[in-house]
Amino acid sequence: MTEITTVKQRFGIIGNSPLLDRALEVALRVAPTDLTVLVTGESGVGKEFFPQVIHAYSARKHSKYIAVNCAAIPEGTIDSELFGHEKGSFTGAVEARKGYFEEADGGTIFLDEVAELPHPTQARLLRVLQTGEYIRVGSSKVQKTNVRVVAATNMNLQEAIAQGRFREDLYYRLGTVPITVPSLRERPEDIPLLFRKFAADVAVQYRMPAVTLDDAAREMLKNYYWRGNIRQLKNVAEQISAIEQTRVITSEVLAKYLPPQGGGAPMAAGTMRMDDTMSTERELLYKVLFDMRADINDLKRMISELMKGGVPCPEPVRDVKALLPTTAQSSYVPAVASYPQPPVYAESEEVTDEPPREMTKADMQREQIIRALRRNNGRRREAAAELFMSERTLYRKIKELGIEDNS
Ligand SMILES: Nc1ncnc2c1ncn2[C@@H]1O[C@H](COP(=O)(O)OP(=O)(O)OP(=O)(O)O)[C@@H](O)[C@H]1O
Repeated sequence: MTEITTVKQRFGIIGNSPLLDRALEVALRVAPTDLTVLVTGESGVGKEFFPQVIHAYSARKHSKYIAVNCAAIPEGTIDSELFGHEKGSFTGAVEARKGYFEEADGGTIFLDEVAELPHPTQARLLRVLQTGEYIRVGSSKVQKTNVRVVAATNMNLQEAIAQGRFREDLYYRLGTVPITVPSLRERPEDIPLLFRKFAADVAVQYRMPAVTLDDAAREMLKNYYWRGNIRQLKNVAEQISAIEQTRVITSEVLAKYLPPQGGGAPMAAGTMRMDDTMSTERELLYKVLFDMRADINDLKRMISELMKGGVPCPEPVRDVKALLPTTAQSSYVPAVASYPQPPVYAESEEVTDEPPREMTKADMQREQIIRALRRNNGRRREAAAELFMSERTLYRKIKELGIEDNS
């Protein structure tokens, strides 16, 4: 057995494509050194495996491995989280605290979504990479640490540099060894293997037979443009396994779970992406309108029931399609809900065919974010993943769009 096969088995990494093998090979070669590694690749390609492999195959393997999602930490506290702080250095700093660079002394730090680091933190990071020195927030004492850094990003750092959002010197310092993880589109041969693995995982978890694909469905899966990469494929495999009664999946069934690629059927819930093509925005608008109308109709119904002195009792919709604007009806395929119980909408005569003209993209985004947060009980990480955006971007949008977030 080759070393790469062993690594794949140990970490549960599925795939045989030469590009994936090449990336793993670089990780193994560089692991025993102390070189800084920058892992790049689109969102959902499996970048998180690489720092783990590098740590496990390095001399640091018995010391700490700390993974930090830079996008998830608010800008105001990130310096303190990474480099620690002294007592009283800011409101709420009731005690001195070690940062991750101090905690991980002798080990490895994985800085995920490194492009999201604010400028002052980028400067501190550059210093610790160059000299091993850092200063706790509120202190003037220079401290030393011996940490190996592996960073990852799904952003185009060249673009971020050109826009002045990322320091060029830090980019070169971080990317001493670059590793590019291929997108799923670059390794279609791995798609059926991954699907089988995710379907098998669900089957074991819920003690049911695993779903399989017929030939046409397998081809459809391989030819699909996996914008969300393996994360999206996993999501689809899990939805199908959980929702479909039949265990052999045909291309007709599969099609319901694949968001349209340039018009056509509405997107399956939970697999949407913001800022996409016009047609996707239109579908998004329909979906938001559809949800909003259902909410309004529910409210109207409850109010009228209350006024009549009765108990509100929403009736199931007999013809969901009829609630959609006429332009969307021809392409309507019953959407697959990512939540276990699809919502039941009240039927109402108040529903009109015309979408309101004044709804802006910001309104749509606000609605989508609110709904994603609600669906995920306020958990930003899950909501952000569902919306295909980083937690930091979600955080920013929550502020920008004036969304009240009680999470
Ligand atoms: N080769 C693979 N074999 C099995 N599972 C995989 C593979 N690659 C990725 N996954 C799974 O896909 C999901 C997404 O992977 P991961 O979180 O590493 O993506 P990422 O590249 O770090 O994305 P992001 O940039 O959005 O953080 C995880 O659940 C991971 O376990």
